Amino acid sequence: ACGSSDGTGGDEKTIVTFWHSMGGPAQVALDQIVSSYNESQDEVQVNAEFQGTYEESLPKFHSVGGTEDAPTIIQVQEIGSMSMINSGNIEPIQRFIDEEEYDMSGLEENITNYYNIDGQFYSMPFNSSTPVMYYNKDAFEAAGLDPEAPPQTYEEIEAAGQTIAEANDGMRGFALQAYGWLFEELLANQGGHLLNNDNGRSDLATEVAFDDEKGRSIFKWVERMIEDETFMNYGTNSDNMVAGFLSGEVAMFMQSSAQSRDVIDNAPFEVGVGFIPYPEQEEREGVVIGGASLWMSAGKEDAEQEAAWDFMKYMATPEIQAEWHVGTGYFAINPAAYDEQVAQDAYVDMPQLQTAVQQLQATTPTVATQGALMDMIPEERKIIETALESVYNGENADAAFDEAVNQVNAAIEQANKARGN
Ligand SMILES: O=P(O)(O)OC[C@H](O)CO
Repeated sequence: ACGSSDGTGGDEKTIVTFWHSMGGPAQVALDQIVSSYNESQDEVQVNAEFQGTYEESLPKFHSVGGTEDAPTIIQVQEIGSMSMINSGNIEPIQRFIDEEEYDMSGLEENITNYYNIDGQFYSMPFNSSTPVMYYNKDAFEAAGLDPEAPPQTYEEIEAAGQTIAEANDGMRGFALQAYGWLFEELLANQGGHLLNNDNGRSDLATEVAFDDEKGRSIFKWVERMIEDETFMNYGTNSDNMVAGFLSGEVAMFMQSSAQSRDVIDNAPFEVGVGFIPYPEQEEREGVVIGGASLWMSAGKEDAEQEAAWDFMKYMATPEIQAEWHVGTGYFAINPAAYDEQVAQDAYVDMPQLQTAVQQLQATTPTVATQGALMDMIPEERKIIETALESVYNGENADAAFDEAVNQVNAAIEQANKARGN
């Protein structure tokens, strides 16, 4: 079979090509896991290939999907799920689950809730994350704030930001990357839906559901912090934001738990990790699963697909998930991993790794926290990002928010029309 063996003769191995988007410490951790899989058996050789960011690799997949150039497995960010299903070029993993009655119930419920679409698993969860709030404990202490009690609400963040700015020369309070994912998470955390029709899960979404006070509150919060000069603007650039936090330019920021090791390992001060905030007039509902899952190409030889499935199962084992969790800050999709010695040992030095897990486990399972499904969500993110950036650059928050709502509605209409709905 073309492309499915290494052609070295003798005991030919089945080759699995695995496209991923893990850079930095996560790439190191991933390469190690792939090597250990390859060494653990003689029949399958997984070749892991970095294909750029999630945003870069998905269009690459679509351009080769269904051809022999398609990888066996591709890692796709959560919001790429509908576009993968609609492509027709994937083999739903439900087929393999059914064939061997593989038990998915051992995996974290919040995670399987996200990936269970109409009772089917199309992809295998692997690297799941949610945002957390990182904060500089030393700066909290210097400002007379309790480093063990990070602010919980927007209002508490504003107040802490003011105290920190006064006590730490030149330091700003809070940074929010203009990143649509963070907006979606802040919305869900106060019980807000992104899209109508139950976040696009009971029926195809026809308009936004965030055009209310919950959605608006995020823009207004940022505007207040800009006005009192406690907000630090890094635009859409996450690397600059992390660098700014590490160099003491800003005391708090929100980002994926996947950044945990990077931040903890590189900070010259004590890093605190807290839950993401909510407005004081709302209740905390929790977070939506982010990160990515593993998709299998349709149309590959049976042996290659079976090999890919074997590798996916390996990736979900408690041992591997424990290693992955402590090496990055991603969740263990298999919660048995948290009891593994490697996780228990890591928590002694880095108790911060446990915050994301606690935040996920404290999440109320609702439509809001199950997250939205629609193939146009990547576009929604871009619209929100442009709108947030305009607020960072001085635009009125209400005006920017209203404009974003209109634009996302237009994009939803367009997407539905293109599909003939
Ligand atoms: O950076 P990650 O892997 O935590 O993913 C964040 C978002 O969920 C991607 O859509």
